[in-house]
Amino acid sequence: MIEVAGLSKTYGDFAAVVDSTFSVDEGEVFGIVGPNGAGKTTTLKVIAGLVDPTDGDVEVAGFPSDDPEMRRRLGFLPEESPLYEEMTPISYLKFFADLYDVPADVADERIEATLDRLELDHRDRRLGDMSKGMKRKVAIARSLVNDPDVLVYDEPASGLDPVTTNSVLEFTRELRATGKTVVFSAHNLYHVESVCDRVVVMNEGRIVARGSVDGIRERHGETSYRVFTDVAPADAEALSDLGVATEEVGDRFRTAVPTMDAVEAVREAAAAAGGEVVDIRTREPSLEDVFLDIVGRPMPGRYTGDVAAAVDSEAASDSETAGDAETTSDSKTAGGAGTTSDSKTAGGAGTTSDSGAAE
Ligand SMILES: Nc1ncnc2c1ncn2[C@@H]1O[C@H](COP(=O)(O)OP(=O)(O)OP(=O)(O)O)[C@@H](O)[C@H]1O
Repeated sequence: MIEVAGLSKTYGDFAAVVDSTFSVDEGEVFGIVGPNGAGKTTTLKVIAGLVDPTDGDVEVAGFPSDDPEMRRRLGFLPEESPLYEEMTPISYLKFFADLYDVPADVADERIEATLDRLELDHRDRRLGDMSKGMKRKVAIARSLVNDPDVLVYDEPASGLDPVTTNSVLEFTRELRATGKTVVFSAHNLYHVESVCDRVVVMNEGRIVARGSVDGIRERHGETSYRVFTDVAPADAEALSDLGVATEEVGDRFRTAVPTMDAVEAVREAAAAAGGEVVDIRTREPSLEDVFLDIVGRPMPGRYTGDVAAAVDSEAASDSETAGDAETTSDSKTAGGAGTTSDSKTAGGAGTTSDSGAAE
């Protein structure tokens, strides 16, 4: 549905986007993720026909991005949505529907349905008096007045409160369910992870990773293990040579290790101290870890106080660190021990289905 081939955009001497190639399938939600200045907005604006590329080709639904027909089929949500402050949502949306020659009765029905779905209250309020979240919803509704096949959203949920963020992300999922194609940018990885079928990671104008979120995680991230023992492992020096460190967590000791060989070393060290391994948990890399690996710095704007934080704190109730991507449901067996329903254990350690919880 969207073909981007060899796209480059320079401003003077500065290369904002360099030789970018990707395609977005019909009915897909596609994410462009990257730090500030990576070239996400520039890429989206070229797709939407708002910025001319310096080099390369972009096609949307078979039309080049400067073709007026392409614009009829596309809805664009800019990062900042300037709205006409004196208008109400309804008058504003009708105004845009009119620009697209949408018949009035069709426009009325479409606008009401979209605002109902987005749960926008106070529809007779001036836009200038609306909250940021309400304005964002109106801007999203504006992107849909012409019933486009393709939606290009720049940071659709950035800076919104958790409830509104959730509602926008859920809405994006619904757009996919109705057959729309959505490409959106985000610097918050939770937004990407929770919604996108595939992503490209951009850094300094270039695509540095691509694929499904899980695929990127597999290719670029490394699984690590957390070994829980009932005593502090002996020979701390040897363990620290392996690059691992032990922490006391409640009445147990947790040693984070990168390999199964190191797991064995911890097991031996625990035995030498007269104890044993009671649990081993697999820690899958989060997209955040992977991003750090690829780009060499953490995601900017991984702000707390939004859905990400809520999810993290939920995870924290089942693991010791908020923000961890530690998994129990599909964690791998270590040491061939019997497994339990929710987490798998090693070395015959008799752990239960919620093993490792609340350390
Ligand atoms: N009109 C312009 N003139 C000059 N430089 C520009 C222009 N537009 C963008 N740039 C530069 O191009 C680079 C990429 O900008 P872009 O807005 O595409 O990044 P982004 O990934 O969307 O960043 P952010 O997450 O901060 O919005 C930045 O260094 C930006 O300063």
